[in-house]
Amino acid sequence: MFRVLVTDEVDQEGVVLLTAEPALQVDELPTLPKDELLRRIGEYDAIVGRSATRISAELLKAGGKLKVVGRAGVGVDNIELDVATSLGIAIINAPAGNTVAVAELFFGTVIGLLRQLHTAAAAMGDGRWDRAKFMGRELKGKTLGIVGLGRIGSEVAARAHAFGMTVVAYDPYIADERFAALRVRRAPSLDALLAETNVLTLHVPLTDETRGMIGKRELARLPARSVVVNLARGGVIEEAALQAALETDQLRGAVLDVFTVEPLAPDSPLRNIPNLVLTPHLGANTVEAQRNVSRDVCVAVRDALLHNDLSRSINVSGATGEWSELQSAMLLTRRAAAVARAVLADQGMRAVRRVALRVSPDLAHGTGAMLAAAAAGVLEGVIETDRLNLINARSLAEARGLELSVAETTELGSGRALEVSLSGGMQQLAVAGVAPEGGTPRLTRIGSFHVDVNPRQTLLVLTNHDVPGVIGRVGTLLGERGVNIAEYHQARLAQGGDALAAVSVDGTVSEETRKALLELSDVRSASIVHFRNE
Ligand SMILES: NC(=O)c1ccc[n+]([C@@H]2O[C@H](COP(=O)([O-])OP(=O)(O)OC[C@H]3O[C@@H](n4cnc5c(N)ncnc54)[C@H](O)[C@@H]3O)[C@@H](O)[C@H]2O)c1
Ligand SMILES: O=C(O)CC[C@@H](O)C(=O)O
Repeated sequence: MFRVLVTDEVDQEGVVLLTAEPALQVDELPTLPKDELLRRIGEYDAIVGRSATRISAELLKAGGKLKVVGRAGVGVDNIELDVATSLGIAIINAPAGNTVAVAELFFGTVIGLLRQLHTAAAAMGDGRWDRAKFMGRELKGKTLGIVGLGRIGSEVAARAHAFGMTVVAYDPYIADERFAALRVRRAPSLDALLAETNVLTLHVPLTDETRGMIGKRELARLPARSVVVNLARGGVIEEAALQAALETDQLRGAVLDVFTVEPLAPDSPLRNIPNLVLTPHLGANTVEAQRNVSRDVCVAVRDALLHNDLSRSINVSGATGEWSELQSAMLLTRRAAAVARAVLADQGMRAVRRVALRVSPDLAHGTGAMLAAAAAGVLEGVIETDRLNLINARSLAEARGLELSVAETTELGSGRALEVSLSGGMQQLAVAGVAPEGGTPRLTRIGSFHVDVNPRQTLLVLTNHDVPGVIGRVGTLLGERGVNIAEYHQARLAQGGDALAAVSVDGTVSEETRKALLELSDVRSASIVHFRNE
């Protein structure tokens, strides 16, 4: 049974998908004060919320059972991502569901500002009939400057054409083809964009690069009497600089839906600027958007908890396509790495320095997730495993100085083949296998020895002299100790030379049995690999 805390008034459309699951116990609570949430978070396996709840490092650390944080929305700037990743907590957002809501709010607020709708409506409420005072401006013929041509920026651009605007955008991370498809002219720099913009709109995430990207200097580059709109995140625009530009009439007006500190203080000076339209972070506040994001995030949180499906987790990198299709490859990668680590450890090499993964072209789409699986295989049994998973394995490995690399190769053949090679000092061992989609993964090579065995439950890897009777002696010893053999694959390089046995057995094998195996004549080494259940 997993316990899920749903907070911040996440729409019911998604919440019912969680409550319908017998294996999930869902508590719906309003946005909790920080200290109360901190006290209660330890009870939960997952938390689902919107932007009102800050997922701080302190909260993540206090969430001893926490596996998933779901964000019903796009922005994850309220979540300490690095800390979540290092703790192995999946972060899942709902990136697309509120795009249209924000794009529509842009036009609603800008037209409202240009036509002074909010003051005209207030004047009507006061019993007045002022027409001359409310002379407006049109969008037609104006140049819209978009910073950030992602989902929302693109929807704004598409609608701006219908208003007869010229659309220019600055986004160094978007390809020319996308600009062309959207009929948007690319500005070579932010400064170039600002110089020709009448209506500036920001649709970037809050990052180290975008924090404060529009300040006094940038506002001064806009043509006189331009309009500035921020529906993205507080902090992208310097509020004091914006206030000054509005108060000196350098700008015609501005719209802010987001603020450096939310909620905006009741006595904030921003509240008293007549040509500034303020909304209380309403970008995503439509019935449609809230349904969309709630459904998207709740489905993904459910699948992460119940089916270990991390494909929607933004802190597991490098897997495109169906997660289920990669399951067998990730499992085999992790187990191949664990086999290589155990065998090398028994040969005296405990400190792995390099992990090199090679995959056949038909697995190239999953290399990021598979590399994480390889790192997890190397680390399990070496570090505390409760928290080790595909989310934190790479960062934990890198923090221990392991070099991780991945390459696509045709040398392994096709048929979803992979090889994990571990090295350190002068020693190196490669373990290879094949992972049919939906089928049983098989190890096909350990070092130079060709084997064919399913790495399930426990694998014994024995090396011996290729002489008659060894298989019988090993089988008898294991039988006497109640160890049931599922598969026994004996491989040798040349008759009478070195041989290796890969023996898949049920249950676990004790250290004492390993020592007894080592005492059998002609057995040179014996490694036991207990695979974790995943
Ligand atoms: N007001 C609201 O309620 C509300 C609702 C939804 C989203 N948002 C905000 O809007 C932002 C954008 O949402 P989206 O869905 O379009 O995200 P997105 O990821 O699809 O688009 C963001 C774009 O910004 C670009 N970008 C990043 N850094 C940049 C930089 N330094 N200069 C120029 N461009 C840069 C990226 O390349 C990307 O194309 C979100 O990050 C969120 O903070 C606000
Ligand atoms: O309504 C909210 O939770 C804010 C949503 C919005 O800012 C987002 O990033 O998706």
